[in-house]
Amino acid sequence: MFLENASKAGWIEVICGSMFSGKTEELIRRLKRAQFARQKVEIFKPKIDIRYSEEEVVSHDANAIRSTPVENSGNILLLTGDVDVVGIDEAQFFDANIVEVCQKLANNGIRVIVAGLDMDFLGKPFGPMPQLMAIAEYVSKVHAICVHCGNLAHHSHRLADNDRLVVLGEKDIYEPLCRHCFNQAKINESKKTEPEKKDLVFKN
Ligand SMILES: Nc1ncnc2c1ncn2[C@@H]1O[C@H](COP(=O)(O)OP(=O)(O)O)[C@@H](O)[C@H]1O
Ligand SMILES: Cc1cn([C@H]2C[C@H](O)[C@@H](COP(=O)(O)O)O2)c(=O)[nH]c1=O
Ligand SMILES: [Zn+2]
Repeated sequence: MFLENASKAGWIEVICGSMFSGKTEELIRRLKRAQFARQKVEIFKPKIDIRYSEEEVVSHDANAIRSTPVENSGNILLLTGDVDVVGIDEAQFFDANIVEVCQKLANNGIRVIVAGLDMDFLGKPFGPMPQLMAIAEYVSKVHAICVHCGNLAHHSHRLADNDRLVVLGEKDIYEPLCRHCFNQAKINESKKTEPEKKDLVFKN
């Protein structure tokens, strides 16, 4: 589907989905293929995401590729002078300007591959992801497996009782759920008493 040697270069690909859906694995797969094709590849991630490694993009299965953590999206333009392919992970955490940055890169002949959460823990569109999906030539939605019923999951359900948008974490705080199990979990949570909710925070 994605030609490493397309004659007219410069486009945007988005890989989206819930946590544990394989976004990072798919990003790494595409970037490594570009490297096999001897293309110059640069990978960026927001500085706040240092869960597994400061200098690498790492999947939940420990696949890794070297990356540059950046403070804001503007820094990406400064660091992509002579590249063929730009990879961006955890795009949901970037500022709104990431959309313009991706447009500029693609217009300048660069293949841009962006991975990120399309929905937050409430099931709401996350940060700049909707805009990125709208302007991209190619959008791939990948799915995790619902840990409650085994169906395809597209929600990242937060187990801790915390209302902040950004709470970094793994399986200790999040579980991938399908639509029906997510809705049921929300109903169960709404029935919990305050002491029960506090107990949830303590456990996580
Ligand atoms: N419930 C699950 N469904 C699917 N994959 C899971 C699940 N729990 C753990 N995994 C692991 O997560 C890997 C995907 O990790 P990763 O690419 O980092 O996902 P993402 O970037 O979307 O969070 C899978 O290959 C699998 O080994
Ligand atoms: C749903 C949701 C997630 N996060 C955090 C949790 C993780 O640190 C990352 C997502 O990582 P992944 O590579 O997609 O597994 O985002 C958050 O801060 N807020 C949320 O609503
Ligand atoms: Zn389910």
